[in-house]
Amino acid sequence: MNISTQPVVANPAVTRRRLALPVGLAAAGIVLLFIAPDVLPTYLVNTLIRAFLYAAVAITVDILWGYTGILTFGQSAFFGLGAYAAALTFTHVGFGPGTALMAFGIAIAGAMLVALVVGWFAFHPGASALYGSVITLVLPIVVSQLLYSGGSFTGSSSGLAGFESFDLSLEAWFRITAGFLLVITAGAWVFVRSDAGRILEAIRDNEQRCAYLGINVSRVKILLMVACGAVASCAGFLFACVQMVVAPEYAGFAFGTELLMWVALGGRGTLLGPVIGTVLLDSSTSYLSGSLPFLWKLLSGVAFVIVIVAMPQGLLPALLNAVRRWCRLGTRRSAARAREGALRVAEPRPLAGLASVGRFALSVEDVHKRFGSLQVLRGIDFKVRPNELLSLIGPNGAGKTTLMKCIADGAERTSGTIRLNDHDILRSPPATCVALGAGRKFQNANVFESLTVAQAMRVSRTRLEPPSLLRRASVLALPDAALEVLRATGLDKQLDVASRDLSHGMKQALELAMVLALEPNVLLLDEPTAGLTKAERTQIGAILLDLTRNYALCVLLVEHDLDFVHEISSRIIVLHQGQIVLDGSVEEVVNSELVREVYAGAGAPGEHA
Ligand SMILES: Nc1ncnc2c1ncn2[C@@H]1O[C@H](COP(=O)(O)OP(=O)(O)OP(=O)(O)O)[C@@H](O)[C@H]1O
Repeated sequence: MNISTQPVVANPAVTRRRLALPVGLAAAGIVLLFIAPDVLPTYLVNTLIRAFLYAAVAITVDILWGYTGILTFGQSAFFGLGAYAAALTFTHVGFGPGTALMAFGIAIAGAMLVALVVGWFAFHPGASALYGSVITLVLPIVVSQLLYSGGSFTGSSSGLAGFESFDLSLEAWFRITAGFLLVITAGAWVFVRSDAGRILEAIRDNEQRCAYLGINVSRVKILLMVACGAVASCAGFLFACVQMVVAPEYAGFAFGTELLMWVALGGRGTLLGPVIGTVLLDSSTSYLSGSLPFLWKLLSGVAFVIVIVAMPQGLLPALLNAVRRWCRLGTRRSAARAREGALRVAEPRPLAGLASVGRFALSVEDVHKRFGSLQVLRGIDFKVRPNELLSLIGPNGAGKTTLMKCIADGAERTSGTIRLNDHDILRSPPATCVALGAGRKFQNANVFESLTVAQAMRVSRTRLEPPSLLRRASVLALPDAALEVLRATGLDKQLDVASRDLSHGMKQALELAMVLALEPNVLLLDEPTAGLTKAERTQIGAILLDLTRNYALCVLLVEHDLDFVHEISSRIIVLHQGQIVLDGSVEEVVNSELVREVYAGAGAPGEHA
């Protein structure tokens, strides 16, 4: 990648390589659809029909778990809902084109509604990751128990069988289910490689960073849950139509766990791994469970443990890595990736959506913060203008980081008012504070470890440039300030490097560039030079001065390095025991006896104020 103001034309070699997989899949699909059902034995065709439908559900598990990090046991419940929507309608209302359409509508709408409710409970703002997993674990248990207790209506433990369905041959069902799996796989493949799909990986890597980049993580997860629920339900509907038998086990917890095992064995976060894993394991189970009923369970359990211990990423990634090493494709691939696109300067869109920009970029009025009985901030009052670099200093535990949190997240403070550009942040979450102009850089470099520099920068632009669900843009538009940080630190030459491979200083710079990509006008920096070398510190200082002077930024800087603070600040606030003890110019603070006493731990501030 290079920096340019002109869009680049896609490299044909790269385009060819990108198309290789979908073209290969399409060819395999054609073989499956038109040849396989005529040449394979009937039993295998029957087994594969079921495996294809299970594989489609496994893809939804992979998207939720492998790509987004949501450990879900609940996809079986949606499969069961779809299957029972068909079985109940055909049993109690009768079969016909109209009722089939109605059953399909019920399957999809019902699953989406359940997913919406479950998704909200699991992922509402404030819900922990564990809470989400527990809810998805409870869902199949509740659904299967409801089916068990449904009496003759649901068929209880025997389920429903013998209802009328579409009069199609086995070959036709094979082609329909294989086509369904291909469409779902291709759709998922396009989505996870798109710019929107990249957000899933960002959420898996670092949910907190996503929220502070203005991404509504809860909404993304709920929407994903709804879409994945609909696909799983569709697979269940087809399953009931083909098999003409349903049972509560198909909606149960055991099936939900089995789906996780297939995804883990195939290789989560790969799409194809779970498909291959599910098809192979489910078909072999059909063959071997009859002849080796107990031994087969034991063998598959042992295989699962071995793969998880020896190849935690699953079989497909392990296999691909071995092939890549053998063919020495790795280096060529990264060279090809390096030519994928370009950076350009974005049209500035400062504070889009805000009615007016006030005289003060930030105003903090009588802010208090308590943790239980511990009073951490007491009546904090100050205002900052654009073009001001205000440093917040004070001994350890003075409340500096807590104050930064209160400015970037409306839910943090106990009382008081905070305004960003004349807008009261009220109790707004971080994503809303970002929209009001705040950009927060954390104390420790808070980046997306598995994303490359370019990918991380693209994710940072999500709020201002909604990403495509289908495509990956070859040109990345960034505001001047972010580009300057990338250039000054040399990150523009490392756009294809994964963040985890960057040095600590580079990670700090990357996080700063990501925050600047939000086009904030209130920049909150918590110890940006922590752990940096002297040279890196000087470089960051120069960048901050430049940002304050040339981009009308209001910078609020928490720092322990007093020399650094003296060099770059336009004003300094000294915090001690949760109170402002001095708010003045650099000279005033440098010459203050009170500040010396505070740092020496001599006397409480109230004694001198
Ligand atoms: N989540 C929390 N629960 C309880 N107490 C907390 C919590 N977070 C911070 N505190 C307490 O609040 C006080 C202020 O902490 P804070 O991190 O804001 O200080 P600081 O000035 O940033 O310190 P440092 O310079 O060491 O980072 C400390 O006494 C800390 O122990």
